[in-house]
Amino acid sequence: MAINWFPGHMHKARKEIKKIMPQMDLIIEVLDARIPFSSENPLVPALRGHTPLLRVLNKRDLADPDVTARWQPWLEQERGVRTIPLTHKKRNEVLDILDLVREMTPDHDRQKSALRVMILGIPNVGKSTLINTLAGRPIAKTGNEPAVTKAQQTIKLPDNILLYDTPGFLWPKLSPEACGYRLAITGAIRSAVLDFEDIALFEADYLLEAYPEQVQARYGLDELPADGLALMDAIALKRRFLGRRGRPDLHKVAEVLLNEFRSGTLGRISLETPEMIEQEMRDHEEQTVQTP
Ligand SMILES: Nc1nc2c(ncn2[C@@H]2O[C@H](COP(=O)(O)OP(=O)(O)OP(=O)(O)O)[C@@H](O)[C@H]2O)c(=O)[nH]1
Repeated sequence: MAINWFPGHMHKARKEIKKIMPQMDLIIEVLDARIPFSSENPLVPALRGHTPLLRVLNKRDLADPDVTARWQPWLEQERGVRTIPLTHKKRNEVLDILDLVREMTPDHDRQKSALRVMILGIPNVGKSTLINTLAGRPIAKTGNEPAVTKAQQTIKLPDNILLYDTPGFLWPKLSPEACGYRLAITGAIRSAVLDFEDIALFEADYLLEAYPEQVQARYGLDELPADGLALMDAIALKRRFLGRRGRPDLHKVAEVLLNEFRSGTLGRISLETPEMIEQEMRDHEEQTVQTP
């Protein structure tokens, strides 16, 4: 897997965050509810110290609700961490953040000074949409492409909250290796970084294992294919995505699999569970120990 996807501005962002994080009263990290582990910024646990952390599980409308419910206690095991699942489609859910922020900072007197809150999140996670709803006016640019937010800005929210917005190109989690694929499936990492068909193959393998009935129903398959590649072939046949000499056009299948996942057409799907991540981390540690 290609590893050099950190552009220079990410190093700058890291420096900036390191500088201003200690001045914050609270941190809001916007996670993708479909990949709460992979979408975490590893800098946050490393740098936050005792600052309370609110983890927003955004895009919950696209995630498997049972899995999201399992993630909440797992993520809250860390000291000073609370979680809230939400979707931008429900304004009242977004505004509940303000109540939680209040609960998490009981000792701060807002008559005396503004509550300084830093908000961060990987590209395309829905940070700008969230900020605009919280502010009640369009401030942050939104878009379907990663890294629309470029420069840092400060936004005044009701209740004397000062929100420090950070650029969306933060450190993506690269290990275990599967994290990169999951980030790519959700669209957080541009597809050009990893091979497009490889990303879809990773998705196809996972769907077969975790959501076989959903896949079978969506693509009208009589039988469950043996593996991801067989699933891609079967979709090509069903949809008549055939190239030269009647070969399956895997690029087109990849497009369908990724688009239908991202739009929610495939149903509410989570790409990782706490149990999976624990296993992957154990495997990763073993590999690291074995490799001198
Ligand atoms: N389904 C769904 N889509 C959402 C939700 N929140 C945001 N989106 C969509 O996700 C895409 C990215 O949203 P943005 O708010 O621009 O994301 P961002 O994190 O600010 O992105 P950067 O500017 O790259 O940092 C947009 O197409 C939003 O409409 C949500 O709760 N559910």
